[in-house]
Amino acid sequence: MTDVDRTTADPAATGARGEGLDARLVVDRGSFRLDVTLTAAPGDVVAVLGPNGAGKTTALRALAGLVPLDDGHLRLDGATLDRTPPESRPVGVVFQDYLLFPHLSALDNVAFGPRCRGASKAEARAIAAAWLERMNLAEHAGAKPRRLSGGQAQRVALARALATRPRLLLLDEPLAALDARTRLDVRARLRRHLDGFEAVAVLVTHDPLDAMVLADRLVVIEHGRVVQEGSPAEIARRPRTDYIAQLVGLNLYQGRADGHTVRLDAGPAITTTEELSGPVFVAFPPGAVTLYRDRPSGSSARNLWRCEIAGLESHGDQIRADLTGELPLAADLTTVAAAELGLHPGASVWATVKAAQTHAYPA
Ligand SMILES: Nc1ncnc2c1ncn2[C@@H]1O[C@H](COP(=O)(O)OP(=O)(O)OP(=O)(O)O)[C@@H](O)[C@H]1O
Repeated sequence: MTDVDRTTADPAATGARGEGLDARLVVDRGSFRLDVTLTAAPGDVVAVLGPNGAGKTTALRALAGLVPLDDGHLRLDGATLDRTPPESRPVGVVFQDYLLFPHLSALDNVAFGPRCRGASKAEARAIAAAWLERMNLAEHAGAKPRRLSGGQAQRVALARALATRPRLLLLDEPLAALDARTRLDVRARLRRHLDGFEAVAVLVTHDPLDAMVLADRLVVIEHGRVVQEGSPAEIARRPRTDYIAQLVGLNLYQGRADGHTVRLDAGPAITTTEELSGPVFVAFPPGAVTLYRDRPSGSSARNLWRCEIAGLESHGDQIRADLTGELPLAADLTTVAAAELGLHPGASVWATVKAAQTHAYPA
């Protein structure tokens, strides 16, 4: 399942006069090759999402100019940047651990960017003060980074990147360094700042929630390639790889449709409400699965499979059962239901899914 899903991609691309980002990033690193195309119009927030080792950081570093391109191109607002050194690119970067200068105050950290781009000390400090004000950090202007909370340090890093008025803002796992509680608050604030940002923002993350909340468009990469791109809703609804299906919490299968029946490439058939023909995906959430110890007689479900419990784990206030057998699948049930059914690894069960709870779409 490596075909790029271009049919669902937002045709955002670059603006009418070549504004925005237009890049094909090719980087060779021994046995690993990154080859991804990224386009975005000014105002777009694009999240690059992928598993460990997919090439997200390499892509971000290539955009920043920290890794040279072996092939492809990089244009920003019509200007070719392939050979422009990092410090001369109109690009602002917020690194995962913020990389604030420990010996400088928040104000001087933010003033650093404008100063490097030729502003006088007074000008740079005035610009920095205005950014700190915008970020609600005015009272921390004199504080050194070690006195700032994680969320404050993140905003200083964001202010530092924005103070140079970049045409491309890069964010590397922007919330990874924060604890769960701070994350919620910082994620919401960051979303507001990105909403107000008029140029292109690209963020790299392996957290689907960060990607869905912060970005207008997701580009999913696996093994150095784009495997799917589109709006968060589109991707959540129509995942096209096992990694994405897992990310959005769906069971996903590939097969061939003939009317309401989809014969799976590996396994049984699934009855769906959609009427399709040819290669398709079928997806359904683990919550749509009902488990029985004995073969249900009165059930109206057309989809009935004999399975075995491979594993059980807590999943929020639910139990997630991992099933093997006729159809490998994940099923969610309440703790009470799991206890009543006497589920344990190795137990054999019957699994049903109503056709109405499946979703089939062309592959
Ligand atoms: N400096 C390097 N030299 C050689 N190979 C590298 C180098 N940096 C990264 N790689 C390889 O490139 C591939 C992509 O790595 P990259 O760090 O871009 O992935 P990632 O998606 O950011 O992963 P993670 O989420 O784990 O940070 C990996 O196979 C990695 O081993």
